[in-house]
Amino acid sequence: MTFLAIDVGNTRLKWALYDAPRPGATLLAHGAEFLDHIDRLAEGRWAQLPQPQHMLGCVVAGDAVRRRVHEQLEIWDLTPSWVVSSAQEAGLVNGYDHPSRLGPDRWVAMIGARHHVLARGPARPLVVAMVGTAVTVECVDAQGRFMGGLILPGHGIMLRALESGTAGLHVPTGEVRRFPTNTSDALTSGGTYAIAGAVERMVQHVSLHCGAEPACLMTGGAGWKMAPSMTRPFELVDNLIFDGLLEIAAHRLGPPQAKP
Ligand SMILES: Nc1ncnc2c1ncn2[C@@H]1O[C@H](COP(=O)(O)OP(=O)(O)O)[C@@H](O)[C@H]1O
Ligand SMILES: CC(C)(COP(=O)(O)O)[C@@H](O)C(=O)NCCC(=O)O
Ligand SMILES: [K+]
Repeated sequence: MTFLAIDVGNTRLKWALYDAPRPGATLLAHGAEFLDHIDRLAEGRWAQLPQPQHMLGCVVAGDAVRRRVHEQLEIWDLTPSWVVSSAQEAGLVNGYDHPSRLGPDRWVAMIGARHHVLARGPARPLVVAMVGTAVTVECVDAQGRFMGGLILPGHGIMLRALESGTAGLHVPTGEVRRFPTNTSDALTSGGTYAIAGAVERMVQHVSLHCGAEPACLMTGGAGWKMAPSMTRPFELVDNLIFDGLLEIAAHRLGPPQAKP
């Protein structure tokens, strides 16, 4: 029972085809496209795939982009299904003031992260940093309750904001340095440490509030750039959103039916 997972962020669409809608399923194919290029998926990479039996996704890029994805999905006999953040799902409780206003990518990544931790040891508090177009930093307590999270600009948005708001900041990407001595390095390091600092603050808040060191997970397209600059070890997980979509699909579909 093949399962197509789709994560549409503000920069790229990521997709993965699995052999079943359950955690631990075998990955059959995957890819990522910038949003400008998604209109060729049906005649490109997706043309070679076997028909998926189920599809579940999350989209934060708006309704116009969602419609463009639906057009590509028309090559298959498939009902597209998109996660809406809810009060609870797959073992997590949503502490947001208005649960449905929480970005579904954040909710799905937390579900993936919680199950990632539970599969490896006892329940403990959790910090999930997702570094994409924007950066989000979530806290889930040991009981599986989403307590709250931060949203801040990602690297690209920070740099574009500085470029457009000043006369003298138009320089190529630099290196991350502790003591930057040129504009490029100063900008790159400033953005990186702004993110690292916000994440560190959340870890401190969680440690104080929960009285236990949280498990720290990082994901998102730019996660690998951040990992070396963190103040403490963060486990870099490629695909927390796909892991979360597999969990949700498995919970919604129930246990596999025995063949008659
Ligand atoms: N190979 C890559 N292609 C595109 N973006 C990349 C790549 N590697 C890192 N990035 C960074 O990741 C960010 C996009 O990450 P992604 O998780 O796709 O974001 P979103 O989910 O918001 O669409 C970009 O801002 C870019 O800085
Ligand atoms: C915070 C986000 C913009 C992150 O988007 P991304 O970086 O993944 O493209 C997205 O999760 C979103 O639009 N959230 C809705 C607001 C909220 O979560 O409170
Ligand atoms: K995302």
